[in-house]
Order: sequence, then C-alpha cells, then structure tokens
Amino acid sequence: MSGNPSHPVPSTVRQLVVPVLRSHRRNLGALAAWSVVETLPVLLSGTLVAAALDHGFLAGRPSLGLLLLLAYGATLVVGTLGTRQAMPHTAAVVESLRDELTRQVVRAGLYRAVYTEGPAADVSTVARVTRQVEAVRQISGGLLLSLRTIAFSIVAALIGLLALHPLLAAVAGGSVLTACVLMALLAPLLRRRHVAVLRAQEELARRAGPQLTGIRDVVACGAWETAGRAMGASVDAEAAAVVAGARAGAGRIAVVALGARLPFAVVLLASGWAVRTGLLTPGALVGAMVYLLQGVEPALRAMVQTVGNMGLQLSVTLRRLAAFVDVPRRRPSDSATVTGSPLTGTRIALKDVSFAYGPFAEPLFTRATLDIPDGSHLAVVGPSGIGKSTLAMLIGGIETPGSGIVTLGGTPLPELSEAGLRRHVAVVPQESYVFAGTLRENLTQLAPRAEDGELDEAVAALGLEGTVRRLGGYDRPITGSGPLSQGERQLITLARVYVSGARVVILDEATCHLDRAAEERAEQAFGARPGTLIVVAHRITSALRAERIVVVGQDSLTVGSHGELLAASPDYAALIGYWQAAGPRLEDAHGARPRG
Ligand SMILES: Nc1ncnc2c1ncn2[C@@H]1O[C@H](COP(=O)(O)OP(=O)(O)OP(=O)(O)O)[C@@H](O)[C@H]1O
Repeated sequence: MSGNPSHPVPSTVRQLVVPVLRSHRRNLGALAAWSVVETLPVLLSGTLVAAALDHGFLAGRPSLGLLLLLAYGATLVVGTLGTRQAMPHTAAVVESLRDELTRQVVRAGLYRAVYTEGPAADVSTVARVTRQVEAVRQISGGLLLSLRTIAFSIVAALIGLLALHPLLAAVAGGSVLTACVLMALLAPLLRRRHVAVLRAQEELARRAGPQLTGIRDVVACGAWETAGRAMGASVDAEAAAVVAGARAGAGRIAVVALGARLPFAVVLLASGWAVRTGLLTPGALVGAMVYLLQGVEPALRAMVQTVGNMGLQLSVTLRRLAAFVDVPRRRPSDSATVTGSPLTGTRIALKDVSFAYGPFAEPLFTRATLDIPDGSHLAVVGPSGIGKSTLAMLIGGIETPGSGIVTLGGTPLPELSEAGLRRHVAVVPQESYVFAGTLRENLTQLAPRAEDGELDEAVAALGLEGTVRRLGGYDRPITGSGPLSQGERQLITLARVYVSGARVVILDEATCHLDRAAEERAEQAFGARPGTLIVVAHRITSALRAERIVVVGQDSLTVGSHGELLAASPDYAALIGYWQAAGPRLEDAHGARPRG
C-alpha cells in the first residue's frame, strides 16, 4: 500500500481508467465518428473560401462564390449536429469513470479507517471523495471533448492546407510540432506546481477540520486568534502555491505564439511574393489564413488550456486518488493464501478462538470451540452485551479472531477470497439496508441473474406479497409509494438474502421489527431453505425453533438442545426464566414447542 499520496502510481491510474475505457469501446468509437462530422467545417472551410474567391468573386461569378460560401455555412450546421451527437457518448464514459472512482475511494477509505492507524479516515478523506472525484468527472468530461476537438481540428486544418499547397502544410505542421514539444517540456513544471497547490489545499482542509468542528468552543472561549493562527499559515501557503502555479502557467502564452501566430506571420509576410510568383492564388492565400485562424489557432489555444490546466489537474488528481485507493483487496489478516477453490460443504468450526475488541479490553472468548454441522439450525442466546453479535461476526468472517481459527467446509476463513466468503455466508444485521431503486434491484443485489420465479418464491416464503402489491410490482421505484415500515425493510433485506446463493445465513436480530407470526414465517422459510441457519435469538420462540442452541456466557459457549440446556446450564435456565417472566408463557408462544 502506498502511504505517500503524491507517490506516482501510474499502474494504479491505468487500473482505474483503462477498464472503464475498455467497457465503453462502443461509446468511444461513436465519439470518434461524430468528431469527424464535427470537424467537417474546419476541413472544408479554407478550401471552400479559396474556391469562392478564385472561381467565384474574382472570376466574375459572384453567384457561384455565394453558393460556395453557403455550402460552407451548411457544413457549420452539420458540425453542430456532430457536437450534439457526441455529448451523450462523452457523458456515458465520464459518468462511469466517476462511479468507479467513487466506489474505489469509498472502499479504500473504509479499509484505511478500519485496518490502518493514523488519521486516514478524517476530513481529508471526505475532501478527496467530494472534491477530487468530482474534479475528475468535470475535468475528464471537458478533456475528452476538448482533446478530440483539438486533434481532429489540427489534422483537418493540415489536410486542408495540404490541399491548397504542400508548403503551407509544411510551415504550419512544423510550427504546431514545435509548439507541442515546448508544451511537453513545460508540463513537468506545471505538474509540480499543481501538486503543490493540491497539497496546500489538503493541509488546509486537515487543519480546518478540527477548528470548524469545534467552532462552538472557539466562540465560547473567545479563541478566535488562536484558531486563526492555527489556520493562517495554511491559508497563506495555499495562496502562495496558487500564485506560483499561475506564474508557471504564463509560459503557455509562448506555446500559442510559436504554434499559431508564427505560421500566420510567415504566410502574411510571404503573401505578396507567393501571389506574384504564382505559388498561391489569392483565394488559396485567404483560404490558408482561414485554416490558420479558424482551425489551427483555436485548437492550439484549447490545447494549451486543456493540457496546461485540465490535463495536469486530471493527471495529478488521478495519481493522488490512485495512491489513496492503492490498498490491498483483502483485509490484512487475509494476506496469507487467497484461494478460489470450491468449498467442501459448509460445516463451520471454531477452534481455540480467542477474541477481544482491543489489547486492553476484557476478552469475550478465550480458546472457544464450536462445531456447526452442515444444514443445522442453531440459535444463539445469552444476556445482553455478552458477545452474541460478536460470535455471529466471527462465524461470518467479519471479525477475525485474535488467536485460533474459524473454518468453513474445512477451509480457514482467511484462505477464502472475500468474494467467495460473501457468496457462501450472509450475515444479516438488525439494521436493514434498502436502497433507492426498484424492488427488483433491491432483491437481486446479491443475485443479479435471479429470475421472477425465484423472486416470487422468496416473496411467498417470507410473506412479502402485500408489500410487493403496495409498491406496484418489482419494477417500480421503492420510494414512489410512501415510506417503508421497519418491518417491510427487514423483510426486503431477508428476501434479498433468501434469493442469494448464500448457504450459511446468520440472522443477527434481523427480525426484531417483525411481529411473532412474521418472524416465525421468516425463520421457517430460511430453515426450509438448503443450508445452515444461525439465529441470534431475541425471543424465546426463536430459540425453541432451533435444533440446537448455543448459550453465550461469560467467556464460555455451551451447546445443547432446549431440554439438555435447561438441565445443564444455569445461564440458560435463568434466561428462560427471564423470558417467561417478561413475555407470554413458554407454551403459549405461537405454539412453539421445544425441539429437544
Ligand atoms: N466494535 C466494538 N468495539 C468495542 N467493543 C465492542 C464493539 N462491539 C461490541 N463491543 C462490546 O463487546 C461486548 C459484546 O457485544 P455484542 O454486541 O457482541 O453483544 P450482544 O450479546 O450481541 O449484545 P446485545 O444482545 O445487546 O446485542 C459488549 O460489551 C459491547 O459493548
């Protein structure tokens, strides 16, 4: 992982950008085609003006001259159509790039917040996401539009000049080439200056964060001066960096002068001689000027702006984002072996697992052992705060034991790829996650190819039919039909997991907003589904539906059936007593009968 944000990581830049461009080959092809249409006016401008003069106005045929000028006007209309048609293709590429960058930055931000030390997930992370990703979107959109205009315009103007006279093309081509070389030499200095500006901005954001979040205290204590001093140096440094950047940018004027003005001056100075000797007709002379003024010069100006500003900003910002997102794809503990080999069953085993939330925290588990055979239905019970959710997260591979090992189908969890683990094991927490979009998008999030029949099965199994009807079917936006109740949100989350291919489902109080009947239906649905079901139970009925129950005690795990535990585990007996006192009587609880 690169810790230095200014460290150049071109391979990561490539990894970020190239796949997006590859996935948009069609858009890029269409963009190139419409760019040719867009530059038609430049390509024909000088030639049509030259012909209008030589064969029309100067040859005593003004109507032909006028007709040729009208033809030039028509090319302008066609060119505008090309510009318009190119826009959606540019947008498709740029929006994809923005989405990919956002995904990568959020992933890296979370990784750094969870697995690395230091102020990785502070205000500067937010600054990166909001400012730099947005900057990349805006700049890359502008850059894509400008670069193709520049390239196509220069090529079109040079072809036009070549058609008028090869010497004209040679003079203009040489000047453009020299200007490009000068720009390439200037670019590293501009890039350094731009890096300095970005660094200064980030330092300012870093220093401003604590001051702004503590603004009430600053006001209450009258600590304006101290707060001002803490930020003042950073503000000055940013201003100095911006000024230095602007000074270096002045060199770009020379590029335009050399590439666009010089050939124009040469043609102007030689015009008398060229016409007298018959090298150029008057029309060709005016046509050449049209090409230089309307084709080459605007393109070079755009190049200086684009490469000098947008290109630099994009390259620097992308490099810095690339350095930030350059984190391992796996959690640190997963670095050993990453295997994609298929699982041999879903038996889960905890062997000598110890876990504490911090080096000085009381351990929740010490050398704990647990065996959960393939296809079992297990309930996890215990007093509040004892470690039931932590056990669920250890089994699900969300938390990693301090020592000992958790295996799935005999394979230690750290040896499974993250994607493989998530495919096989679903941990459903109390907080349900329903995102804006259609019900179908929500239900198929973990199984994008799921068909209507599978969705219908999940909906029927979980009793979600009423909600589907209320929302107007699978393909209406969820937000269009009024707010979802907490229970509906939980049912949608459960249905999403039901549709997925996960063969180990861990419900960590994932039914807490459902009534007893709905909870029973949901648990029975998952129980009837192939695979293992683990339920962190918050009602006695939940526990009694399971084949086996694990009682989480103070640094202990006791496993057995309801009957075995009543006799053997004082913790369990106490818990049952508490539940009975708090809720409906054991035997009355929706017909729940102990399974053991
Ligand atoms: N991320 C964390 N960092 C530090 N301590 C934590 C963290 N998560 C949980 N704990 C602590 O670990 C202990 C066990 O928490 P856990 O959520 O696993 O218990 P629980 O049995 O599921 O509780 P409940 O039934 O109330 O949900 C608690 O004391 C809790 O405060």
